[in-house]
Amino acid sequence: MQPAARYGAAIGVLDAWLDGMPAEQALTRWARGARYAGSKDRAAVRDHVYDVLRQKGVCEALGGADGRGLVLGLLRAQGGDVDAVFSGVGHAPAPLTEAEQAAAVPASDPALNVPEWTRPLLVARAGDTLPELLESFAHRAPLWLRVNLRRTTREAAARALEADGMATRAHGEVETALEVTEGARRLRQSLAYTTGLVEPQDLSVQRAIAQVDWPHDGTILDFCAGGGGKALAIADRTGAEVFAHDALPQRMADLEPRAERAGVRIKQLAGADLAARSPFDVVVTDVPCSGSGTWRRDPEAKWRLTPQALEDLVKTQAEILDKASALTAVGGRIVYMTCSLFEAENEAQVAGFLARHPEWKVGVTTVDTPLTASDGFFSAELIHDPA
Ligand SMILES: C[S@@+](CC[C@H](N)C(=O)[O-])C[C@H]1O[C@@H](n2cnc3c(N)ncnc32)[C@H](O)[C@@H]1O
Repeated sequence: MQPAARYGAAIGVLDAWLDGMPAEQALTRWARGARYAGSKDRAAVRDHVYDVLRQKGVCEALGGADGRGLVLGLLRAQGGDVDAVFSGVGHAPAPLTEAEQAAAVPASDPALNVPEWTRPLLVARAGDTLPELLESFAHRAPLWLRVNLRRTTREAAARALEADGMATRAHGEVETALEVTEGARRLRQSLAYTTGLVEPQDLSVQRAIAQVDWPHDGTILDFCAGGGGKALAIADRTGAEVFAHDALPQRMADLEPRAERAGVRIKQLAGADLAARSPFDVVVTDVPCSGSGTWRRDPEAKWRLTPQALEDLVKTQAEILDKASALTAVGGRIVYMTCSLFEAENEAQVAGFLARHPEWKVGVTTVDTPLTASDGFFSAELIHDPA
């Protein structure tokens, strides 16, 4: 496909998204109908769509509110060649109308990268760095890998990735972390990944997990295990028995093969079995949240989030924390985690828990934003201290 035709395809996908279809579904539907599109074309169309979603407000202001306007806005935001794309040649979008050409183009405002109602919530997190944080949402997050130290060393993992055409950079402090600087799209096919030497995991999560003193024996429950990313990282660092639970057990469907690949054991527990296996020495609650820390990787989520949805999430988080406390051993710990930048889901949630449960105190807390890691992430250790 010609580069301009790829933008044309992105316009169609964005129109479907604006009609309510999830972006991945709209991309898949387009790809099924575009047998002529090769893997590079599909990747480029996907990049254009996600580039728009990362800065939809900016694209709207610079171009317009429909798919065509958004792509026009994207080109203007990126300083692209508008006339070369909107040429009308072949499958390229039609040339700009007189009205489109005559419309005033305002200066790009990074505040438009996030929904208006979330800005005050981000001010509370970012303070003076708010402009940089807002700007960061327009850009792709780098890919970080966690080296599975049970399987290999970080140096050997980097060499294996290099053999598969990927370049990496080791993080200075987090001993498991490798940033992919070249060839990220090759990861899923690489031997290093398929043989369990590395797992994609954000730097912020790796840092938070590295800062907790995991027990050498006893039991750890990952209460909101989902795909098991946190459980796998924790299992790599502990001799304790690791259990995984999720209110939606189907979310843990990949956990067994992932654990096998990583060479760790994680036992899945249904809701009915939790009480019998409790108490646990540590209960990890990686709760459902706004995901505002991961908006660079999942930009669709920020446009879907509503104040009501956030309020509901905060209630669910408090309920999960209360349930977790009932499953924790006397003197045990909860590790509360979110990938949110909002105080209501983080510090305020912890303060609410401590107010409801005076026999608990807070331990190690880590806070990252996309400016200090690649995602925003919050983690707080809550210690049962009945004395
Ligand atoms: C942020 S995701 C977890 C991601 C996962 N820990 C990982 O690292 O891939 C939150 C998970 O909590 C689960 N969940 C929601 N409500 C829950 C509840 N009341 N009890 C347990 N799990 C719950 C969701 O099904 C979802 O899989």
